[in-house]
Amino acid sequence: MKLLYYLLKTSKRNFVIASLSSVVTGLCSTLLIKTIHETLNNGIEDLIYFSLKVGILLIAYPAFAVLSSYKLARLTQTIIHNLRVQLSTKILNAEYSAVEKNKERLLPMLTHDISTISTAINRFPGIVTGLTTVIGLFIYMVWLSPILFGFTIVVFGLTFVIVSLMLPLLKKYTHQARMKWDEVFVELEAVVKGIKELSLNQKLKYKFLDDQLTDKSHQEKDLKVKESVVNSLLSRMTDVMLLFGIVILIFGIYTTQIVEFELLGEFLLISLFTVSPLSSATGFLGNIKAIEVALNNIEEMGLKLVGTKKHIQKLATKADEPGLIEVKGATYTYYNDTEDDQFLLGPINLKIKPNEVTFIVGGNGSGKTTLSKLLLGLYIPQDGHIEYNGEEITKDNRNGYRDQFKAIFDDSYLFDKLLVKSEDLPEDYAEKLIEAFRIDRKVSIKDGGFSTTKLSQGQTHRLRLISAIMENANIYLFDEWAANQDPSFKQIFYREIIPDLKKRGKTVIAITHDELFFDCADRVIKLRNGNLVEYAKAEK
Ligand SMILES: Nc1ncnc2c1ncn2[C@@H]1O[C@H](COP(=O)(O)OP(=O)(O)OP(=O)(O)O)[C@@H](O)[C@H]1O
Repeated sequence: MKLLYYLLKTSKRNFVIASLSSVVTGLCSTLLIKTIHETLNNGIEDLIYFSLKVGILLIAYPAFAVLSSYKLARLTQTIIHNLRVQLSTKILNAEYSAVEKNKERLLPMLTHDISTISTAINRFPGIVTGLTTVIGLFIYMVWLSPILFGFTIVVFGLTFVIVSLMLPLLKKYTHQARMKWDEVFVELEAVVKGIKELSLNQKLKYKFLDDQLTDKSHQEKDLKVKESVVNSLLSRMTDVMLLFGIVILIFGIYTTQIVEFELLGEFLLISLFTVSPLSSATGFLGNIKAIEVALNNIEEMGLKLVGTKKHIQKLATKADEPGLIEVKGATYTYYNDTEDDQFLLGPINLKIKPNEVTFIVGGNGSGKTTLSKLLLGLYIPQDGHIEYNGEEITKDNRNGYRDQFKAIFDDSYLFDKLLVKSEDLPEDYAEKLIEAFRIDRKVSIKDGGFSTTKLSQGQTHRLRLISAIMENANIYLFDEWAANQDPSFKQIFYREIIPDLKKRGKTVIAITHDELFFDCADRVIKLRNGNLVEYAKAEK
């Protein structure tokens, strides 16, 4: 049903044209079969009429078949395209903390589930054409013998009931195999991401391969085999039931003489043409179950596919210069598996004034990054709230609030294009920064982006900073930006970049352990076990 809904929603016009041309294709093939069948029985009475009729049918059949396939292919490929774009939009619009929690499930979903849906939808045009042929043949079969057709329908009805009874089993295996795939995917990712560690230690490598990857992959394989067996049982059920029906029919007619044997022969010949499309359609039910599992998986993550809208939120207050951030009694808890494992940040009460440079310090695990994500609006306070220039941040303006920031974490993604270049910076500003950070022999500005992003970790991090500065923002947040940089680059960061941002009217928030440079801040705030413990003014 969902598939039909997507087909109609995507393009009613294409769907109607495709369906009509499928019906005409089915009619043409039925007429062809009927004509051949009649000619075999009665010979050719009028050669010109016969040639004309067969000629037209032979042209119309492929023409309408191609038209139907073309329209359905356009439709199905549009659905697949929409699915990809809608899903990505949904992920980007979804609640950040929810997406962060399910991060490892996102990639398998974007690849595996979309590919499952694509494979299934790609079979759809063939199924539609096949089924319309069957409808045409059914009409012809009713005309040949209503009694025999009634019997055929009973046989198909029985097949349908048996198939329906088997569908839950298929869905169970499809679902279990899909869930197992998530686990296999995590291990496959570990092969790529952990290649250094695994290559350096043979014991670890073979333990990982045997206990982790092979074990999970075996389980997934077994579930996939079960799924395939049930699936092929479904497909073969139609053939088996039809053959079974033929035996019963021959036996029944032999004993009752309800219709002539000659008519039975004709009828069976025609009904044989329905076996292949019906068996494909039954097999397609398996694909529909796979689509259902894939869509449920997507929706389970809170990413329902309908109603994706691009909507730009704005703050009600003036947003062309930094505003006052006020955190009022905000808390955030990570609800991990065990209670001991939970971490509570806050309640935090904090003011960050416009154009101020604030350093956040504290020990490892004290909650600095969590507080940053709260300040950025990525995490929503579970208690309390944040105000920006007195305007409370809610779901209706949160994206507008987030637009005020540019943030760099150690795992920030570096886009190779400067997406929104600031207009108030001189043309050669980026080049100057590239030179100052000594990556000018590697990178240059090209076509509004960087010529390359294939750099060392330290170089990449410096390029992230350049990119953030070039893309204008009111507030900059740096999470331990200077942690792994050479002293000379630390010096540039603290003594040149931060003062320059301040001079340009920006607000700067930096998480840091570099006590040597605390004098660069207007104030330093300290976190311990998720609470602000010190509100010290930095010494100048
Ligand atoms: N995504 C998460 N899910 C669950 N718990 C988390 C998550 N991120 C952080 N934590 C936990 O929250 C606590 C605070 O982490 P946070 O990263 O905010 O600390 P931090 O002060 O930035 O630490 P560091 O200096 O080591 O970067 C830690 O105990 C950490 O284990």
